[in-house]
Amino acid sequence: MAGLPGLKPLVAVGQVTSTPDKELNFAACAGLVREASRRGACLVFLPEGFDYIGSDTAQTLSLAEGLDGDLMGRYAELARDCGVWLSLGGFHERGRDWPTTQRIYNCHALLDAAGRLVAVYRKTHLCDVELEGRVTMKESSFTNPGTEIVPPVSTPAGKLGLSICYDLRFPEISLALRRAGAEILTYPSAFTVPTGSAHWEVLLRARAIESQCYVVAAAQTGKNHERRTSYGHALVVDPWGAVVAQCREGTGLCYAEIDLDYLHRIRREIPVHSHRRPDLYGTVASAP
Ligand SMILES: O=C(O)CNC(=O)[C@H](CS)NC(=O)CCC(=O)C(=O)O
Repeated sequence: MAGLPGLKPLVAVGQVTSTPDKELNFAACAGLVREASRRGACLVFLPEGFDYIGSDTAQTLSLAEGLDGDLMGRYAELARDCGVWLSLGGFHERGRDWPTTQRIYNCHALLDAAGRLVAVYRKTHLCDVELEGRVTMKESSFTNPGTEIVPPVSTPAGKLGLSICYDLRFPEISLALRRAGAEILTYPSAFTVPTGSAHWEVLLRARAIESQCYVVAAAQTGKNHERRTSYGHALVVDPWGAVVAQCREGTGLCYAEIDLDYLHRIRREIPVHSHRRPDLYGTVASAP
C-alpha cells in the first residue's frame, strides 16, 4: 500500500515467544508476517531471537546458521510471497570466521519485498551484565562484536536505521544513524523482566525524542525456556515521544502509520539537530 497518495505507510511490529524449537518459531513468525501483510503492512519487524532462544550456550551455538542457510532462504521466500519487507533482528549468524572463532554474530538482516538481503548489521554493543542473584548475561562469551554501523536504508516506510536490543542503551549509535539520515530507528529486542520494567519504555522514548525519529521495537515476551523470561511490551514511539502502538500481553502484532510530514514538522519546530555542538563534546577533560 506504500506510496499511494494520501495513504501513510503502515508498519507491523511482532511480539513472540521463541523457544529452542526453530520449526515452531518459524511457523509462529510466518503466521504473524502473513497476518500483517493481509492488513496492508509494508514492513514487518520481528524481535531478537526470532529464529530461536537456546537454553544454553552450547545449544545456541549449535543451532546457528549462515545468512546463506535454509532459514534465511525461507524468510526470503516468505517476504516475496507476502510482498512485504522484513526486519529480522537478532538472527544467530555463523559468519565466515565461525571455523576459527567458534563464535556467532548477533545479526540484523533486512529483506526487501522481493526477498533480497538489502542490509546486514551485526550488534556492536554486547550485553555483558550481571544483576546479583537475578540476571546473568555474557553475550561476548559466544558472540563476536560487529565492527560497523550501517547507513540507514530507504524502505517504503522511510529511511531505516538498524540496531539491536542492548544497543538501545547507547545514544551515540542512534545519533550517528540520525546524522546519517535515519527517519525510523529499530531495536529488535529480548529484554529481561527486571531491566525491561525499569528501562525499556523510557529508553525507547528518549531515543525517539532526542533523534526525532520513529522508534520501532519488536520484542520477545514470556517464557522462552526453563530459565528465561522476556519482558515483551513491543511498541512504536513517534518522533514527539508518544507511544502510538503497543502489543497486548502474549504473542501478536501492533501496527503504526509512519507520518513523515509530522516528523519533518517536529524537526523544523525544534531544530535540535542544527543546535548540536560537536565542536565541544570531545573537549571535556576526563577526571584525573
Ligand atoms: O542470546 C540470545 O539468544 C539472544 N540475545 C539476547 O537475548 C541478548 C544478549 S544475551 N539480550 C540482551 O541484549 C538483553 C538486553 C537487556 O535486557 C538490557 O539491556 O537490559
